[in-house]
Parts: sequence; structure tokens; C-alpha cells
Amino acid sequence: MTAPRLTLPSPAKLNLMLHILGRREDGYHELQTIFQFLDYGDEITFAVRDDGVIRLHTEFADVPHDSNLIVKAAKKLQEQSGCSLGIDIWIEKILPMGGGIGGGSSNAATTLLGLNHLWQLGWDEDRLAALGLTLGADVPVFVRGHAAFAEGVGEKLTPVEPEEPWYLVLVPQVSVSTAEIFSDPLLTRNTPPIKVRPVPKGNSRNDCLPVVARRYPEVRNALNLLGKFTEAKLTGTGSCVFGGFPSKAEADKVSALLTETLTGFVAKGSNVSMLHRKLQSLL
Ligand SMILES: C[C@@](CO)(OP(=O)(O)O)[C@H](O)COP(=O)(O)OP(=O)(O)OC[C@H]1O[C@@H](n2ccc(N)nc2=O)[C@H](O)[C@@H]1O
Ligand SMILES: Nc1ncnc2c1ncn2[C@@H]1O[C@H](COP(=O)(O)OP(=O)(O)O)[C@@H](O)[C@H]1O
Repeated sequence: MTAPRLTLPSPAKLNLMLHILGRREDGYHELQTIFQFLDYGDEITFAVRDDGVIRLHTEFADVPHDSNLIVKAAKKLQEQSGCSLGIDIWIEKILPMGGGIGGGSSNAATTLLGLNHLWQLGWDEDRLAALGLTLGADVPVFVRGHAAFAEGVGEKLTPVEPEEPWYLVLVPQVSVSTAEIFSDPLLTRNTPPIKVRPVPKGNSRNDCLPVVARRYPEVRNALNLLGKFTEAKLTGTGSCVFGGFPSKAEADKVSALLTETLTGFVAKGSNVSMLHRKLQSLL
């Protein structure tokens, strides 16, 4: 008998703002950022196996099997829970890698939540988020599944309710190295912390933008073109650039003009991730 399959979404995120407050002793930077999800992402399919083997069947051109965050997440959860079951995994990957929309972190979180469900581990969200943090700074927000104001390196999360516009996301065909941006001497790393809650409107700056725009002409070009229609912003350390619109029709109209020369997609912003909406529907 073939094992039942479960398919779950793995959404993208945007950083609606990103301030860099300083550098910690371990070299990591203290941030303040707002994460919001997109109703757009990968789909991961899981089927339980009873021999304990963890296998991702979809090949990634640049990521070896055991380095894939999906496999790393599954192995850590198996080890730490002592579970004797294994898993077969397939992914339909549509999110660009290294684009600042968090595909790898989201895949890790979807794996943690999917396996917690299928292996019937009963772990709570705190425990899954703590394990997720050991895989990457952005994993916890995907585990929690609610738009959030994040502090520290992104692990201290306060739920927030930003507007949920339609976004046009442009995907410059260049991968930006997060490490390279954080080590640039010209990076602003002394923005004063925002102490007021909720975060006052107008704090939409991304401190990485000037450095990324200077180093990557493709990103600069996308910012300039989108900036003719709406406020054009950078997500994370790039390379993706996005702007909000009040309706899908307006986002589609600008998309039709810009995607003649650039790659991009239109998606709705959402404060509850589509992964969590799907998991809720399973209960
Ligand atoms: C800054 C964000 C905002 O979402 O950028 P994006 O990755 O989404 O673009 C993330 O928190 C990125 O977190 P994460 O994805 O874990 O970063 P990594 O790729 O592991 O970081 C690579 C390197 O960047 C530097 N780094 C990263 C995060 C941070 N808060 N301070 C840092 O100084 C460190 O040198 C680290 O070794
Ligand atoms: N399942 C995965 N999906 C995407 N990237 C992955 C995955 N597993 C490992 N990676 C590695 O993580 C890097 C960052 O990926 P990603 O999270 O998509 O970018 P970003 O953090 O810029 O949004 C990739 O360049 C890739 O080398």
C-alpha cells in the first residue's frame, strides 16, 4: 500500500522595512524588520516511510541533497524527537533562490510543520521555532505564520497587522550574497532603534538598499523602473524589488508594462501565511 501524501504550501515573505541597529560580537547584525507573507510560493509533498530514511526526490541544480534546508530540517527534527519514521519529499520550486523572499527558510518551516503533523510529534510552535532558528534567522517567522515585527537577528517576533495590498515583485536575474552585503564597509549599521509600538508609519526604509543598488546594476534598474509607478522597495538583502498596489488589476497593469524586459510576478500580501491557513483546514 502506498503511503498517504500531504501537499503543503511554502510561501514567500517580504521585508516591508529593514533597519540595521548594530553589529553583535559574533559578527551578526541586530535588525528591526517587518515580515509579511505572500500568497505565492513553492509546494512541498510529503509521504511517510517506515524505514527512517529521509529522501528529497527533487534535484536542485546548485544545492547538494544533504545541504538542502528541507533535508536539514527533516533530519534535525527526526534526531531531536527520536522519531523512527522517515519521509519521501518532492518540491515544486517556483521561488527564486537568493532573492530575499525567503524560499529556503520557508521550505525548512513547511518541512518542520508538515513532519510534526505527519509523524504526530505534538511539538508546540515554540519548540519548532527554536529548532528552526538553528537552521536560519528567518525560519521562526515562517513557523509562526503571522506577519511580525522582528528584532534581534529576526527571532524576537511581535505579531503585526500591516495592510494587505497586491504586490508586484520584480526578480532581477542576479543572486545577492547576504554575507557580502553585511560586510560592506558602506552599510548603515547604526540606525536608532524604533521604540514606539506599533511601529509608526513612514518607517519603510531598507538599510541594505543603497549598498545593494550600488553593487548590482540589475537591482538598480528594477528599482528605477518600478519607482515610476509606486514606492519601489528592496526585500531583505535583495535581489527582489517590490511595490504595493490597491488592486490586482493595477498591479497586473504595471506588471504587463515591466515584465516585457524584467521577470516578475503579482501576489497578494497576507498576514496569516497560506501554510497556516492550509494546516488549519486539516484540523
Ligand atoms: C537579513 C535577512 C532579512 O530577511 O535577509 P534575507 O536573507 O531575507 O535577504 C535575513 O535575516 C538573513 O538571515 P539568514 O538568511 O539567516 O542569513 P544568512 O544567509 O545565514 O547570513 C549570511 C551571513 O550574513 C551575515 N548576517 C546575516 C544576518 C544578520 N542578521 N547579520 C549578519 O551579519 C553573517 O555574516 C552571515 O554569516
Ligand atoms: N530548499 C531550499 N530552497 C532554496 N534555497 C536553499 C534551499 N536549501 C538550501 N538553500 C540555499 O539557501 C540559499 C538562500 O536561499 P533563499 O532562502 O531562497 O534566499 P533568500 O534568503 O535570499 O531569500 C540558496 O542560495 C541556496 O544555496
